[in-house]
Amino acid sequence: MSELNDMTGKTLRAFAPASTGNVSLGFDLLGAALKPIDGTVLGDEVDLELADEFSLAVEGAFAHKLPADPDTNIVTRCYQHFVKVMSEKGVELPPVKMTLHKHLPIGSGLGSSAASVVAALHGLNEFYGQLLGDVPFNQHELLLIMGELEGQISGSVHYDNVAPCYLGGLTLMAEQADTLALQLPTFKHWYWVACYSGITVSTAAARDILPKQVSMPNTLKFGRQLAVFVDALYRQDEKLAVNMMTDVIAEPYRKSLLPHFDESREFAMQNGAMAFGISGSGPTVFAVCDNLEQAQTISTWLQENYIQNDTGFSHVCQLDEQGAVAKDISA
Ligand SMILES: Nc1ncnc2c1ncn2[C@@H]1O[C@H](COP(=O)(O)OP(=O)(O)O)[C@@H](O)[C@H]1O
Ligand SMILES: N[C@@H](CCOP(=O)(O)O)C(=O)O
Repeated sequence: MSELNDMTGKTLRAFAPASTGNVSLGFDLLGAALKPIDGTVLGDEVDLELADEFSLAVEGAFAHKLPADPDTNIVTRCYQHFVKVMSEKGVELPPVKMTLHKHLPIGSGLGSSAASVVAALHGLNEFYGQLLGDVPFNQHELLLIMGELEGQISGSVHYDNVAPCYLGGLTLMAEQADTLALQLPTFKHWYWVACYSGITVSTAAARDILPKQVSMPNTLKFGRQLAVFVDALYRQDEKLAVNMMTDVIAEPYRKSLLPHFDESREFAMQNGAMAFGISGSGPTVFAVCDNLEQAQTISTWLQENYIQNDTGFSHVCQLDEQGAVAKDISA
């Protein structure tokens, strides 16, 4: 231990933002990190400090919605996985006390489990990186681990939440051995209204209701939309890009789980939205606008008409270009 840097009394806080998976046209392949324009913290935070033994405390608005046993929390599994892989490499890491600030609702379509996974693993990598003098895992290696851990919870390995959450911006999954995700150009003036209705939709259940096969016409439309959308982003052709933002894979089946979805789309599209869809597996919905006033009108309407209970919320967001961050918060 003598060659380790002294981390006694240091506390590191990692933040990982909310994310929207699929973006309608890219089921499991496209995702974006979101950040409310009013400064609201929309994401999970994980604090880390050295301790005699590992422990996890859970705080925050949605802490009570998680199972009480910390061993079932994905953050504990992240820690166990991280130290196991390091141990296999011959590096025994000293334990940490972790505190999860659970700000994101569970089963919301805002990448809640992904945000916990990303904040935990990014935090562990940065914390032990400071202790060891260099981060144990590079960005690619860490993203691979994030996908694996997120897959344990959602029923399948999909990177469309963990990749944007970790890297920031709008990401397209390449899933190649050396390139997992690509960061795409964006329209900087777009506003993304994100409204969580307050009900819970389990990602695994929302995946189970999808048909196992996709028809030939829908397969062709899906491929065309994704290819043309990416081209439109590179050429900054906004009209063409928004025309591609429809969902032929999941929305037709999943919208039955979302009360008031059709009326919400109708209101949004009649009031300036360029696109409207389900965020991830729902129940959060999103609307894309190029005008702040219209985005605020849609956000207010959704707040009054889409939200089902007092845990719901609506935010006007822009893309979070930064992704996960970590900072020293030692007293
Ligand atoms: N830190 C965590 N954050 C979110 N969910 C967690 C966490 N730890 C364990 N879980 C469990 O993982 C599951 C996440 O469900 P899922 O529908 O995938 O949520 P989301 O789509 O919001 O990520 C829930 O059963 C929840 O209890
Ligand atoms: N591509 C996934 C995205 C799930 O996102 P979540 O935020 O609902 O976990 C899917 O559509 O199943």
